[in-house]
Amino acid sequence: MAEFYPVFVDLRGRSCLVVGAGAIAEMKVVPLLDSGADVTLVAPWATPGLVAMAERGALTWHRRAFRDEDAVNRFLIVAATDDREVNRRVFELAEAEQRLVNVVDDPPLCNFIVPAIAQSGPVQVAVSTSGRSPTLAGRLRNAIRDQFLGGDTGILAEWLGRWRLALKQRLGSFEVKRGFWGKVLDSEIPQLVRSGREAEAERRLAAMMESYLEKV
Ligand SMILES: C[C@@]1(CC(=O)O)c2cc3[nH]c(cc4nc(cc5[nH]c(cc(n2)[C@H]1CCC(=O)O)[C@@](C)(CC(=O)O)[C@@H]5CCC(=O)O)C(CC(=O)O)=C4CCC(=O)O)c(CCC(=O)O)c3CC(=O)O
Ligand SMILES: NC(=O)C1=CN([C@@H]2O[C@H](COP(=O)(O)OP(=O)(O)OC[C@H]3O[C@@H](n4cnc5c(N)ncnc54)[C@H](O)[C@@H]3O)[C@@H](O)[C@H]2O)C=CC1
Repeated sequence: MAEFYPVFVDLRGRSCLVVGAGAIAEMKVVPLLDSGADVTLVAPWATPGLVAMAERGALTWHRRAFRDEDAVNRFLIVAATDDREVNRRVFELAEAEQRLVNVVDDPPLCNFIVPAIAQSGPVQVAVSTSGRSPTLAGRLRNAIRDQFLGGDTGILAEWLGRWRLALKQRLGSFEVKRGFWGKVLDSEIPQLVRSGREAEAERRLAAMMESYLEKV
């Protein structure tokens, strides 16, 4: 059974707390910053990488031990200290406020877990084993990345996204849209976009839309 509900969360500008600043914390901080989160770090010492992030203003570092009030009003909290009691305290405070919380080495103290990610532009594939084997999650991620997520997949998604918006009104109902975009993806158009022949892809798309709309 998969115990977790998979979602993609918009963290831009959201206040996120990371307690502890060792190697494991750094691994969790990087994707938070990449997602535009407003990260506060609390720890007596930090890795050189995290110190550098604090120095260039990418995050706020409070150089001290965790205090209860640090957990107030956070959207998401990660506890990554080497002190189980501190981690447990962070979890209890977060749960009491029904916040998203992840204690890195303690699955029962997580109401969310972090997947292994493969990315190409706006396309992200997230792999979880529901905590059974992070190494397997990483391997599957590598296989998906190598087989399906070259840079041109991101380019294709951006191109489809632009045309999907542009043609939204003309295509009308949900059923028509679904049929049309399925047909586009089954055609030679994706390969044209992937190989940089966008003008040709646009001509085919326009022609396909005209003939499709005549039939429905
Ligand atoms: C439940 C979860 C909670 C969470 O952390 O969110 C969790 C928990 C734990 N991880 C542990 C260990 C390791 N974690 C990794 C790696 C990753 N761990 C990640 C996620 C998760 N790890 C969540 C579940 C994900 C899922 O559903 O599959 C990844 C995907 C994302 C990330 O962490 O950012 C990233 C790999 C992706 C990549 O390659 O990018 C490696 C391997 C390595 O580092 O190469 C090892 C050593 C090998 C081993 O032990 O298996 C331990 C034991 C600690 C100890 O014994 O000390 C626990 C605690 C426990 O299981 O009890
Ligand atoms: N190193 C590894 O490969 C893995 C480690 N873990 C676990 O993750 C945890 C963190 O690991 P590392 O990053 O390697 O640890 P670390 O020892 O490098 O870093 C610990 C961090 O916690 C901070 N800290 C300690 N007490 C604190 C307090 N009261 N308030 C705020 N911050 C405090 C320290 O200042 C430091 O920044 C450990 O419990 C470890 O068992 C989990 C998976 C893999």
